[in-house]
Amino acid sequence: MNQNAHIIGAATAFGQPRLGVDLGPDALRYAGLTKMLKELGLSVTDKGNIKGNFEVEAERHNIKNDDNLLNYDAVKDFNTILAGAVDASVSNGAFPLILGGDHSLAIGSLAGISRHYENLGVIWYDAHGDLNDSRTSPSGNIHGMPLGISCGIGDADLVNLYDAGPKVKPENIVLIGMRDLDEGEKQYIHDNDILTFTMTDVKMMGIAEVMKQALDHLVEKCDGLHLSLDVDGLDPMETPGTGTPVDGGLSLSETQLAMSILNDSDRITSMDLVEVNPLLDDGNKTAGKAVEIAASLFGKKQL
Ligand SMILES: NC(=[NH2+])NCCC[C@H](N)C(=O)O
Ligand SMILES: [Mn+2]
Ligand SMILES: [Mn+2]
Repeated sequence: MNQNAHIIGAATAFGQPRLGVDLGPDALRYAGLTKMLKELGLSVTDKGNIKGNFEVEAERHNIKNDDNLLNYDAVKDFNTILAGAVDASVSNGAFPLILGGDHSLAIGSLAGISRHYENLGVIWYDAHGDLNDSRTSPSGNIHGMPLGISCGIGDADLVNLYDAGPKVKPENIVLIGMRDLDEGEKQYIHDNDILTFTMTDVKMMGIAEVMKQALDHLVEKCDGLHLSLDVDGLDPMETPGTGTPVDGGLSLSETQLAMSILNDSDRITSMDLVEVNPLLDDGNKTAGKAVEIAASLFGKKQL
């Protein structure tokens, strides 16, 4: 794997109604992210945080547009800036490690990364598919839409953000850990034949077999592989500090195994680590687990 990491703090909470997830990047830093990556031998550059002006943010937070999209203008502006930063890191030969922030940041991270690949593969490790648009969304929260937007569904300005057109093809996506899909998302998965491993699949097959099949699906056809990891993919007993927890999730040890299989593949080229909200957490425990997850991805071994 690329040993030159750029940490990009995406300090946004615009994709959902609860403040605090914008503090996620700093919570991950305080939990020792950089030190851990350096101990693994990586060269790490922390590019600092991209964030909204707080006054503007407080004022703009929780405004819905005519399409029922929450903080629409703020999400668009934020992701345009983020896409530029991520694009620059990839251009400089680095592995962008984007720290969230809520998952709406994947609109910008995928826009910035996809410029560099013909067939970007995406592993979406999450309780949720994040495949809604304004019609199928139960909430209007854009953090439930970034993967759909990246595939070209929903609001045209968000779909065409940074570069015109979709950034990811449905056949290059694998969903892992799914257990809270809305009806419209289920329909989209069926219609587009997206390779999906629900939690039931994970429990039936084991996470090692799931990861093997996920990689088999992607490695030949994809020239880059992005991992978008939402900490609510894990069980809330492991990662309580997150805004939309769903019971019955992956354990830390399953996730460490999944990450070490990805490390062995030597194919991951970028990562989002999202939805850590220290204001909902129990003593920064969730950020600590997230750092362990990143450690396994970057090659930390138990022996
Ligand atoms: N990135 C997340 N945590 N997404 C949660 C989305 C929840 C729900 N499906 C919605 O669209 O509102
Ligand atoms: Mn989620
Ligand atoms: Mn998510």
